[in-house]
Amino acid sequence: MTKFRIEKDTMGQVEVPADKYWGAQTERSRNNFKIGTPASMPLEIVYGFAYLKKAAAYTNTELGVLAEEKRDLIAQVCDEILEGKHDNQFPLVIWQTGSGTQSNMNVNEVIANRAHEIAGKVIGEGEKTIQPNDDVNKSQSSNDTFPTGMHIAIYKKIVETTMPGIIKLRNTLHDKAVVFKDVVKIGRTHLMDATPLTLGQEFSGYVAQLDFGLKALENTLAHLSQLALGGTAVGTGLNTPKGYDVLVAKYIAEFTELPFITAENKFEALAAHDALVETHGALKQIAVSLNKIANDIRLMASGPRSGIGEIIIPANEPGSSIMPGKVNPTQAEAITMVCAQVMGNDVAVTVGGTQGHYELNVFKPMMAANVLQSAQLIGDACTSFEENCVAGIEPNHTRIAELVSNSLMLVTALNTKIGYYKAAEIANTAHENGTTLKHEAVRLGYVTPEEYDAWVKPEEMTGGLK
Ligand SMILES: O=C(O)C[C@H](O)C(=O)O
Repeated sequence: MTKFRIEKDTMGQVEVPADKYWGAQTERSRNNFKIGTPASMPLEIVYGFAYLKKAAAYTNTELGVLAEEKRDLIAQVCDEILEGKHDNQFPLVIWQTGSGTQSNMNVNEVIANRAHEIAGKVIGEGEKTIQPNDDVNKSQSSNDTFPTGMHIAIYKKIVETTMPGIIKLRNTLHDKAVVFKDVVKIGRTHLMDATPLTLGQEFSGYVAQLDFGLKALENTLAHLSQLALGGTAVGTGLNTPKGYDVLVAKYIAEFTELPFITAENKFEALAAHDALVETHGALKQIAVSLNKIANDIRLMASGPRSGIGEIIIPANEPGSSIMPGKVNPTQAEAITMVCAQVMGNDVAVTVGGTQGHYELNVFKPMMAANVLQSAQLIGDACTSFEENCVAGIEPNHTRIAELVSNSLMLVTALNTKIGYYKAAEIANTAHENGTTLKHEAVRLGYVTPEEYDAWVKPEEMTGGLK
């Protein structure tokens, strides 16, 4: 039998499970928003709150509006939250108020009750040692804390998970581009045979795509580093002591060891979440790149007998429950599914970004959760794709050579010697007769065998860019 205690808020009394630190407002949210339960508010956002609540307590004390003992209690609980000791105290869902007020109050209530316990008191008995609204939420509103928490969470996720994953994949693709620099293969445009290039050149294109993507993502960090805290309810900073916004951002930067600063314009920071739209735009760009790269790789690896088969990818697991010996490009399938999810999330983030009415954007939890999901998925998928697929890619030299020598588009090398029309006639005739280019070129009397061998050299058709 669950035991309950009574918690109060401005609307009255609420029964709360006795073994939980949360209070009346969290419990009301639990009861009023049974949407996609269990808890879906990302813990990263809760941790972002823990950093900012600790920073707010330090700033409030330094500016003379919070007693030192209260600061120390608040900071101690924030540290415990950051150590993961209270992960089960945050039961709320994304699908709640669009300001995230109930998650802000969830953090305030947990900090207050746990602080009461640390102070040697019994939760639910006597006056609270720390008040959730007056002490933990001092100089704050949900309207500036939630955007601050989400910026901290997303910034950390991008630098700790997303970028390292992309860089790891980028570096391995680069290593492969170097190793494959002399492997001449047939190019394809419109999915049809084209002139040759090297496998290294092809892979260097993938590297460049990811370099541009990384640059785009890095460029979004400046906007993400700007924090709304200090704006309070509508951006004016009502109920904050002078200098609070700059100092609280300084403390957040110190505690997170990341370059956070106070937002230049708090009205923008509360009412618009263009920073998230911008960041997700870069994540979408990377998803588009990854989708192209993974598709190329799985098509090049198709076969083994009836496909293109130009590269061999690691056989990590049996691919089929019914077809013995079948191996599938599962890593490419996983990463392209991630790309689809990220592209879908981009629509949600874009719609969310439009929902700023006057002084407040009210799609905060949904936007934050989607950006966090995309950032996590891209980082993890890049790491998985690198370790389980790209690192093990080997060229199938025999098949590559066979496809190059069979290609009719080698005839392009003759354009400058005999003209486009005669070259086209050679290609068309070879195709119709099922013969080789050389055979038809000589038979039609346009070149001698020696000229053909001297002029049609696939390795000299790759443009010298290695
Ligand atoms: O929760 C708050 O601090 C403010 C709330 O989001 C509101 O603007 O109504």
